[in-house]
Amino acid sequence: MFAPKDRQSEADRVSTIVEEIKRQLTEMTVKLANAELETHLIEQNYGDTAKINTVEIDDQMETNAAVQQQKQLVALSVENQTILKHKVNRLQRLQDSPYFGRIDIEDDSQDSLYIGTASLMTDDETEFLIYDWRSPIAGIYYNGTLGKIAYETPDGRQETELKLKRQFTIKQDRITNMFDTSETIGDEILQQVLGTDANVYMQNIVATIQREQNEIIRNTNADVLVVQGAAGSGKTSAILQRVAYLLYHSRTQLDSDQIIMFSPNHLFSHYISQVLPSLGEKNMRQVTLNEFFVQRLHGLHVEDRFQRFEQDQASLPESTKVMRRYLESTAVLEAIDLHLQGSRPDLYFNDLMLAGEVVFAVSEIQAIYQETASHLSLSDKLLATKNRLIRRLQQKVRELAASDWAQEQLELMDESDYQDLVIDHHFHSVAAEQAFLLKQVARQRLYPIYEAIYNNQFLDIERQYLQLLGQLQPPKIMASAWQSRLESVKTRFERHQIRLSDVVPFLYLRDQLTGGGQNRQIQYLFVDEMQDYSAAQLFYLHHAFPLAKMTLLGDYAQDLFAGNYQSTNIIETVKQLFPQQRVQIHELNNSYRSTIQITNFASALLPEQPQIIAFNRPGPRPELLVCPRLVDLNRELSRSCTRLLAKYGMIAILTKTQAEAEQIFATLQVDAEVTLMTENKRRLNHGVMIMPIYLAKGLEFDAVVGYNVSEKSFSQPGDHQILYTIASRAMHELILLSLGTPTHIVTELPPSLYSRNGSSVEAQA
Ligand SMILES: Nc1ncnc2c1ncn2[C@@H]1O[C@H](COP(=O)(O)OP(=O)(O)OP(=O)(O)O)[C@@H](O)[C@H]1O
Repeated sequence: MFAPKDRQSEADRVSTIVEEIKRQLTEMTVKLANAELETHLIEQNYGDTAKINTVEIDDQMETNAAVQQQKQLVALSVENQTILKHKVNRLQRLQDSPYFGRIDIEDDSQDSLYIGTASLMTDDETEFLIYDWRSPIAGIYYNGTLGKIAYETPDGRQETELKLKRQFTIKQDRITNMFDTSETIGDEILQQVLGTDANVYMQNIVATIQREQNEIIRNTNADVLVVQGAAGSGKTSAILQRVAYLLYHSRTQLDSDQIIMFSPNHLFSHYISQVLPSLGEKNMRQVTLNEFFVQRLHGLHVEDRFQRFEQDQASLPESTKVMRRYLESTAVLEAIDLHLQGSRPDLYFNDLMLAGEVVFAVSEIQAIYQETASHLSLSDKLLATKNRLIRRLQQKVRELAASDWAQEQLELMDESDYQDLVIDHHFHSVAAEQAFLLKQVARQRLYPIYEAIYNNQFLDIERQYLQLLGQLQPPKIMASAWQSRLESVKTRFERHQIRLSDVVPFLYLRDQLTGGGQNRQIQYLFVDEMQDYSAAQLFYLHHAFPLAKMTLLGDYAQDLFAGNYQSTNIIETVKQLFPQQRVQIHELNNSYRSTIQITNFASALLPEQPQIIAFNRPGPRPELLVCPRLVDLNRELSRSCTRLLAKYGMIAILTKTQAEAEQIFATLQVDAEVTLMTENKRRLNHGVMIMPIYLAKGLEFDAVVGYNVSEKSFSQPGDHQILYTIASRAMHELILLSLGTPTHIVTELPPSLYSRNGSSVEAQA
């Protein structure tokens, strides 16, 4: 309990700080408006200058110089505007809720430091009124227990005494909640935060980061940081705050464009899209694995994980499982390295064609390749071939520029195309301008060939891959089975298709041959739901972003895609994958998303009982509703949804497959907005959302209805994980419907964990 004078002095401080924020905000807003006006005036002036486009060469040169100067002015003015905008945004964010924590430390004197989502200084910049949660000293708020403590600063380790740690909830300049705590961030505020309703956007957790999450957020020395965490343990939250932390600490060397996150699906990308902006940071790049492969395999239709999962539900023969295990392991990548290091493979080339005509024939490319120095490595020989082709192409450009065709094109050129070509150029004579334009015309015509050479399309990589497969002798696979798979890869190539399990070996072979495929700009790579990646895929990501530090997070218990054909210990896999790197492993066992009843039920669904500690937030027991006929099931589904909608804003019906989701969408009758989620939908909605579980990865809803958990649908080895993932999406309530006999995975659970058809299972027993 707080003495009234304590409460009053905290309330007074909030008022004073909010007043100061408002004052600074008014000042900055005026400055920003002035800066915007200035940019507008310069731009207007720039437009006028650019319009003075004359035929006289001297005038034209003068115009160009003026244009350059104006451009620089615009750039400077825009930069100033950006800085001011940033400040205004920061103050706006602080205005509503200036801070959430206070620590009192004592060195020579006693200091009270207040922690918020951004820092605030006095006008003369001599004193911090609020410390950014990412500053070194703020680390104490998350880590320190009362008493002597140490914290890291840029100048080394500092020691101090922590006398007080206080938490606040401040809404619109009023303290609505205030607690003192002696250890890590106490339960009271967390209880409050976790009890709220689901949102279409994930929220930041900076006010209540837990100690073990803080270690992940502030880790700067691991090359590969692996986070294994139970469903709802805050893995995604921790890494998003980690991105904000990294951006803050490497402000001058790291830009959000140098961070890439592999996310499980588009809904998820949208769901997390507001966390970084709410902390004043720009979002990192986001990509799904499928998008990444599609970008790299231009022209081939790539089988995606979702399609494959759907097909696996219908049939997954043993021979397919064995092939996948091999093609998705690093053994296949090692075999490629050996294949390229040993006696050199024959190389196959493609004609380079333009509008139906051969520009470079296979024979010519072959001859160039043969002429390259024999001591060079394969990739260097190909690079030399590529350079030679580009030189020959330049000669072809010159020839084309001198042709009648180019002359004709020039005469037909309209004014705007002409302007596009000459802008930013000045010529000493009309003849020089003419020569320049002819060359541009020829260059544009042959540009597709340049691109094809640049992208190594002269190499017939598909044939190369088939040749590789033909030479591999994978263990535990019969030669005849391997041969027929090779045939099916060939048929797919003819239809411009590639199976998911072939993608990584195919890309890796191409990269190793051409020496390409590596992006050295990216400094940090994040993979969410790492358990859905094969060892070969993770290895390939490291190969594709060789300078990036990796953060891999996931939960082996939520392995949806591979659970039916292999069980791997993802942590061991990662350790073996990156023996040269500093790999650090963190486990998160406290689960925050769901009520204690849902978390305990979900954990019990797993065959190997994991160590999951439920957050103590009570709610109703999960309910199993068994319906004898389909009409009963559908009626029960509508009834359950209606009941849940009376209490909650966002509920989801989760199915195993897309087909089931579509069927429910066609029949569900409720008085609310109902949305069928598909792979291409990008945002969550209020009301009822229907989707297959793989689209709900990483998401959460107030209540979940798991559709048809019958023994018929859930009896395979990987089904434990699917059910666990479904159950753990629910925050407050979980209902499972079954048509006929329910899955043994549920009925074998201790009866105390759920109720069945409205009464407790214990009572029924
Ligand atoms: N320290 C925290 N303070 C407040 N809320 C938290 C905290 N940690 C996690 N949460 C909340 O718990 C829920 C689950 O978090 P998150 O989605 O990050 O977990 P996850 O481990 O990625 O889950 P999953 O693997 O099941 O997708 C979210 O609502 C998140 O806001």
